[in-house]
Amino acid sequence: MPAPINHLKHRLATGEVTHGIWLGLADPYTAEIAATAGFDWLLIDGEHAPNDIRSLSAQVAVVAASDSAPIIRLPDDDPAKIKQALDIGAQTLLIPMIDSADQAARAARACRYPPEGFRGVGSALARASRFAAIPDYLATANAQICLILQVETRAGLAALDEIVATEGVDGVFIGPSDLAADMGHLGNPGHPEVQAAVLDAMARIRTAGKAAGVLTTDPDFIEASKAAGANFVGVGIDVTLFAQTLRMLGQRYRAG
Ligand SMILES: O=C(O)C(=O)C[C@H](O)[C@@H](O)CO
Repeated sequence: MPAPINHLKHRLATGEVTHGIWLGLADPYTAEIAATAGFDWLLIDGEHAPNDIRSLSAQVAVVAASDSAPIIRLPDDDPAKIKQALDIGAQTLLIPMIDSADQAARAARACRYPPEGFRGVGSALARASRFAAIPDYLATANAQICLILQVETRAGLAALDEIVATEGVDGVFIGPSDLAADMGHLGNPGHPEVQAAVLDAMARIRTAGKAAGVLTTDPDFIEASKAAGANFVGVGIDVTLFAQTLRMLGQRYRAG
């Protein structure tokens, strides 16, 4: 019995366009609600949301039980955090702030057991192997790992072709907010210079045969990104959807 098949990995590899949302509410109950919405994937944010390994684990479990694929975004490329995320059962990771091919290669190796990489072996304790109920997990896990790296600086864009070509990297996501900040347009990911850089990167990533990702809530830029090649498309964030809807309702019925 092998490691679970990572259908999202294989769908992205074919170039299929997939859509998902960011989960920042850091709770399995709201993650379970999001998992009823029918997205291809749900990204559990360990970078900007108040998640820890236990909350990540609980959210991975509820999303994995749905038709949406769970993804964990880690706060950085620390191999120890990669190991923990994989051990709790994530098979698709998003890792932020990748600026070089060396960094990309290290992250790719941190996701795989030897000899392809240096992921620590603890599957006997791990949800990933269903607590050793999957006897062939160690031998089959590497093939089901999907690693998507975030490029979100000018330095990263300068190294994009080498990062994309790195063995073990399944896709590259361009972070519009951080890229805008690095380009001198802090708080303005919709700036024409930023959007042009994102669209150019989408085309370059797809031309290289890898998944190309972006997150934007602008419907026009969603379509422009897909036209440029994006196939890992974040279209919303649970926190902002929740907050904006409540504020709109509150505004409508506020006393006085
Ligand atoms: O830089 C970006 O844009 C991203 O990486 C996505 C943000 O982190 C996300 O939290 C929305 O602001």
